Amino acid sequence: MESASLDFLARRTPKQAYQIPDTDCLVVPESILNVRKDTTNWKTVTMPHSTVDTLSILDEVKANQETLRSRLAGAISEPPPGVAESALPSVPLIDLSKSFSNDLPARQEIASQIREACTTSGFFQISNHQITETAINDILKQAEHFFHDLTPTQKDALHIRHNKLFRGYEAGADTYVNPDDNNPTETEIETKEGYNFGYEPSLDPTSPTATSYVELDGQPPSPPSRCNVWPDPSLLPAFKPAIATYYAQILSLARHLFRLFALSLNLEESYFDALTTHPGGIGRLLYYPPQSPTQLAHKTHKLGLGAHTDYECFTLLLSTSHPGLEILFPPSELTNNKPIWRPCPIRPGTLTVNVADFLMRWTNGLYKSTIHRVVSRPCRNERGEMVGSEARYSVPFFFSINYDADVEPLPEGAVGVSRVKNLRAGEYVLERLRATV
Ligand SMILES: O=C(O)CCC(=O)C(=O)O
Ligand SMILES: [Fe+2]
Repeated sequence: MESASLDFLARRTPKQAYQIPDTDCLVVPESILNVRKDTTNWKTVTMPHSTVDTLSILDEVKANQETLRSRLAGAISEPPPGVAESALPSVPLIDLSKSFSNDLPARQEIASQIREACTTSGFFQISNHQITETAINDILKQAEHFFHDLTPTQKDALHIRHNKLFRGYEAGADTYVNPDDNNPTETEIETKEGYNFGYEPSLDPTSPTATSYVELDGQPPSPPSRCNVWPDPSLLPAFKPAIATYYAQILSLARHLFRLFALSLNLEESYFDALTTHPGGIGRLLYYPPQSPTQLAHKTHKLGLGAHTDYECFTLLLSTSHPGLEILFPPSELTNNKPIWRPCPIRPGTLTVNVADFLMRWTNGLYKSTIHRVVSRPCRNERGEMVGSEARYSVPFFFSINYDADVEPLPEGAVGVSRVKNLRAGEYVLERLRATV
């Protein structure tokens, strides 16, 4: 075995204070990248090419889990004594205004900010994104109605177990986004409740190829178990209209962002356009119930959603202004070489964007898919009394390319020689979803 030349890492933008040696930043499961990390000295070593050629999707999912496990090992939640919070990594804010202009250099400037974020933290927040306040308020209001106004029986009728594509309602113990958490005692069950929906032609009325949409498994959507499941309109009349309005806007923003991602990779701006004509776009309503001081007694935190990376190309996350989302930044000298959980900043009016695994593997690890989780933490009020955590609602939108598209490696000039097997996005995402139950 010899040292792998991770040439794509050499093109990274200059290191910031918190960053660590390049090889330690590698977040692609090593067996996927045809390299394996020696966990004692973090050296990367080449594996024979035959290994990657024969790696099945299931092997890849397994390798992903191993990498998740090793990256979580020894994680800390507080900076070491004497280290200021401000010295630690955070999530950059990118103002998208200029990205909507007709001026290519202005768009390129935003693209380079995106590249900087994607090659370092893998997370950024966006302002002036053109999603309307009405669309945002309405979908968050409908999330509240869904989780509080439907009875357990009405929610159960929409349960994901009736659906082959994980659409519909799920509660804390039904899925574990980190499969290692899927063996909880009663008190460790995740607190989240969710409702999942995906692309359907009626949600993308302006696309000429919307009706060509195929599902995660490559088949056209078909009722009753291979399509979206909507609550009865007589129970929640404004629900589907609010989802449809938000979906149309977020889809358009995701396509716009993909053009900026193309520019950020020094590709033609339209590079991904033909691949996102009827794309995978899974939306989720999530509710994390408040936790009382008693529920949080003696706990540093209660898990809302386990530590994970997302599966698709990138995620656009809307949430209420309640804390909970935490991001795992890689080890650095400042953290005594331990990975550290940092809260995602609360910046009202912004959306949070993070690179997900499919784009990470497609870019040969250049763009980082970063581990994150949602937790409820006890806190003190201004009188110093322990109070519980408030409820949090969020709406992630997981954006993929067309599930029927044959995925070619990205140009070598952009990301180096591809070291991953070509997979269709749908088959990859479906296998990741299957691992959560
Ligand atoms: O609820 C959140 O803030 C994050 C949700 C998330 O990470 C996910 O659903 O993948
Ligand atoms: Fe996530």
